[in-house]
Amino acid sequence: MSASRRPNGVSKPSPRASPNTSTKTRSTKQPPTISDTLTTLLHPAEGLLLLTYPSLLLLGSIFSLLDPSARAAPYSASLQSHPPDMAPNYFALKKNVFNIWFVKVGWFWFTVAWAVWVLMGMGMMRARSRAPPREKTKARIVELDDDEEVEQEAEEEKEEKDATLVLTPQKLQSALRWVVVTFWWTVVTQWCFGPALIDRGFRLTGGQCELMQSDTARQEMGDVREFVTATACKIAGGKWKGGHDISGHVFILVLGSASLGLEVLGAMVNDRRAGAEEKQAQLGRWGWGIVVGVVGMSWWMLLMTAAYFHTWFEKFTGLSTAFVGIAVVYILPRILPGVRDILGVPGR
Ligand SMILES: CCCCCCCCCCCCCCCC(=O)SCCNC(=O)CCNC(=O)[C@H](O)C(C)(C)COP(=O)(O)O
Ligand SMILES: Nc1ncnc2c1ncn2[C@@H]1O[C@H](COP(=O)(O)O)[C@@H](OP(=O)(O)O)[C@H]1O
Repeated sequence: MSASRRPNGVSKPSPRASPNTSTKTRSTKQPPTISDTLTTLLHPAEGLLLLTYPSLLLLGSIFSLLDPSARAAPYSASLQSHPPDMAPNYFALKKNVFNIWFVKVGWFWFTVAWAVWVLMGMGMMRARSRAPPREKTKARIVELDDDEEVEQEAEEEKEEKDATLVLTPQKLQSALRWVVVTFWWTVVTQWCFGPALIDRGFRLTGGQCELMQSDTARQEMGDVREFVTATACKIAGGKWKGGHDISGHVFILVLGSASLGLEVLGAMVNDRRAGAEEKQAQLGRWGWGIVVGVVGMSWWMLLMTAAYFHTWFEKFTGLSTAFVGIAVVYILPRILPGVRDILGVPGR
């Protein structure tokens, strides 16, 4: 394996060496192993990010089995939660402020974070990776007088601002990936040429809306004891009962935060152009702040959903449905060149 020296003396694989070289070297002698294939598809850091999701779900579910207050509280399958007056803690309440202001309008937050990242984080990374390496810059600054130093800083600042506004193919492809991911979120949770996939799945598996509370509404409905969407059912005071209800919370939290995470992480680990290793410390502060905030909050809420809401199987189907979207947008382009030409791969 060829290697290049970093300024700090640490050996680093050369841009083309890993992971592809190991696969090529092997392929002349023996077929690539599963691990070779996986590392060609995903950088280990990206794999680790995706592994976080089943781990969080597992952790939350195990916590709820071990936590005495969660075990003591009865669980209502029709509410998909513990009844509010017996909830083991604040996060087990549907009305908790993070659920109302973050998850219930989650796509808004993911979109804002994505837009900030594309405009500020990604733009600045591109500008900085074109700038001279830090060591050289430092050496030059020693020779410059104060005025020149200020001038140079102003120039660098201007370059960063310009990069925010420039429309690059990478930014366009990231926006296109957002469109596809948003399309998947829409058809699964909001509308799919009629009821969303979650609602259709629920109905197909024998679920229906039962009007329990309102006599008037029940009379108005007559013999038709069902509405076609969970929202319409709940608004009418009914209970969405019987079928398999994919966890919408698990779905939206995994899809939104994993795609956002892969955008940023991918740009950090896959970009092998000269000077690119400098960029981790150089991302725009806004880009970083909002992405870390939104992903962090998603992880916390996912843990809470895992601990206090839904059954194991509903959480598993929420995770799988989100991973289908992630696979199409982030894995498929690495396998099919035609798809790669359109959607691109973050950082490549
Ligand atoms: C690079 C991309 C650039 C794109 C354009 C940039 C514009 C930035 C400006 C910001 C505008 C934001 C526009 C976002 C559009 C929206 O999505 S707004 C809608 C917000 N609504 C939601 O997020 C609803 C989320 N909720 C659900 O999906 C469901 O409620 C649920 C959580 C899955 C489950 O619901 P239950 O009732 O609990 O079952
Ligand atoms: N982390 C969380 N915090 C609060 N409520 C949650 C939650 N995860 C799921 N829920 C609630 O559990 C129910 C099922 O969620 P979902 O199917 O979206 O995963 C929803 O109730 P409501 O629809 O009555 O608000 C949702 O608000």
